[in-house]
Formats: sequence, structure tokens, C-alpha cells
Amino acid sequence: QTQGSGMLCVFQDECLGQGSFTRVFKGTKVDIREGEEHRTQVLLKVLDANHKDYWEAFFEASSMMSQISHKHLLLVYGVSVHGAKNIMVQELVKYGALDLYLKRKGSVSVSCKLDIAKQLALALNFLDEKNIVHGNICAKNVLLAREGDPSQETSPFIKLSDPGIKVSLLDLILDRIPWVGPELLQDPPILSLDSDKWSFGATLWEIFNNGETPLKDWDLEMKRRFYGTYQQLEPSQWTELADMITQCMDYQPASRPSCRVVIRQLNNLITSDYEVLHASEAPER
Ligand SMILES: N#Cc1ccc(Nc2nc(N)cc(-n3ccc(CO)n3)n2)cc1
Repeated sequence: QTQGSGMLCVFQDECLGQGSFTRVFKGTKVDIREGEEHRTQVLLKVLDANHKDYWEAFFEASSMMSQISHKHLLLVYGVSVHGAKNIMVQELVKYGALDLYLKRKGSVSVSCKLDIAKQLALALNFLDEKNIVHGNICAKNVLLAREGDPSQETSPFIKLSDPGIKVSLLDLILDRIPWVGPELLQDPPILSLDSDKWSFGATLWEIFNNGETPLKDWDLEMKRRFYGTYQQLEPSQWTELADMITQCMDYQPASRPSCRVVIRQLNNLITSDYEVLHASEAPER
């Protein structure tokens, strides 16, 4: 598709997967500068045609991401409106969504997981300082740009993806339990920076459970009861980690720790002799 002055023309390759209202494809962006062609591999997020009325929310999500830049935030090149199609053009992040990566790898070391968690906390801290609510923090929206390889002493590198379409439909909010803060199910729902801290807690749980989906296959009624009875996700054997997850997933939004506290706690876990404590978990070197 081309747009306007031919600044952005993208070609769709194979479909890589899908979000709630979108499908993602690998593509190529061709920029013409000083009469020269520059090709860049990109990720195309296409809004499903039957969800056209979500296009404002779709644009909101992409414009939020293109207004700010940070090393751990996904780069959004822009949106292309071509005929009936709404397409968000993003940098292609090499290893894709973290949840699938963790499921596939199954043996990511504790030190890599802590590194990923800390980078996500830094991204959240950046948004927090700009008073920007992401609204959809989860392992599926954390993208892996570089694998960590302890034997090569390289650390992983993540990019937080766009928040996707803000949903207001109750069933879609219920479906996002346990990532969505319980305050979103109140009337009126309160979306705040604190909600991202709750979601961070649920994402920590995913990271340290190798990408396992929390409350997998629970139906909406059971999920609703999970919040109604103030339940917590299954605690890790590592008490300091379990404590951090429950502190983030505090049913009182104001009681959740600030990003700075979370970063400090993660640094303590990183420097603690977790290798000794978790020698069983860390894969053979
Ligand atoms: N095999 C494979 C493979 C798949 C994807 C990527 N890269 C990528 N880059 C992005 N910017 C966004 C995404 N997404 C994936 C799901 C969603 C929905 O949110 N986004 N994937 C790289 C390799």
C-alpha cells in the first residue's frame, strides 16, 4: 500500500499472529530519501475490517506510542490508512512476543527473567513519569529484541508494545482478568497509573512461570469470582518474588508499590545470591 506522497509504502508478507481485533504481518517499509530507496523490515498491525468502528482507539494506541520514545518502548513508524484498511506500521522486533518465546524456550535463566522484569519496570517508570497509562501490560505485549545468553554474557532486551485497543465492553475486560486491575470492574471503572502496576504483577507471574497463561481456560464467571473473593495468583516458591507480585496485585490501587520501589526490589533480587537459592532452576551452564 502506498500513502500520500509515497513516503510510506508497505508490502505484506505472511501473517504472524493476531491480537484481539487485529492481525499482524511481516512487511517491508520503503522510504525514498534523496531519490534513494531505503527498505526496512516492519511489523504491520492491521485492524480487522469488521472492527472498523474501533479505528479511533486503534489510532489512539498508535499515536500514544509515536509521541514518546524510549529504548524499551516499541517504535511505531506511523499509521497508514489505505482505503478500508487501518494499518499500524511498527518496528519488527526480532524474537516476537515474550509469552510465546518463554513457552517455546522453557529454560530461560532466572537472571534473564530478572533482567526482563527490570527492563519492563524501567519502561513503566518512564510512562509513569509522563503520566501515561499503558492499560495493557502483559507478556504478550512485551517483545523480545535480543535473546539473553548467560554463557555469552549477553543480556536480553525487551520492547513494550502498543496497548492495543482500549476496551470498554465488560466481557472484554473480564477476559483480561487477571491482568486488568479489579478497579476496572467497579462502576465507574477507574483506569489509572496504578492499574499498570497490577498488570505488571500479573506479567511478573507469567515471566517466572515460563509464559504460562494465568487462570487459563477459566470462564468469565470464575474469573469474576477470582476478584470477588480477593484471590491471588499461585505464589512462587521464591518468597521475595511472591511478595513483590502480591504487593503489585494489591486490591487497593494506592497500596501498590511505586515503580521506583519495584526497580529497587528487583535490583535486590538480582544481587541476592539467587543463583545459590535457585541453582535447581538455573539451567546447566
Ligand atoms: N516467528 C516469529 C516472529 C513473530 C513476531 C515478531 N516480531 C514482532 N514485532 C512486533 N513489533 C510486534 C509483534 N507482535 C506479535 C504479536 C503481536 C500482537 O500484539 N505483536 N511481533 C518476530 C518474529
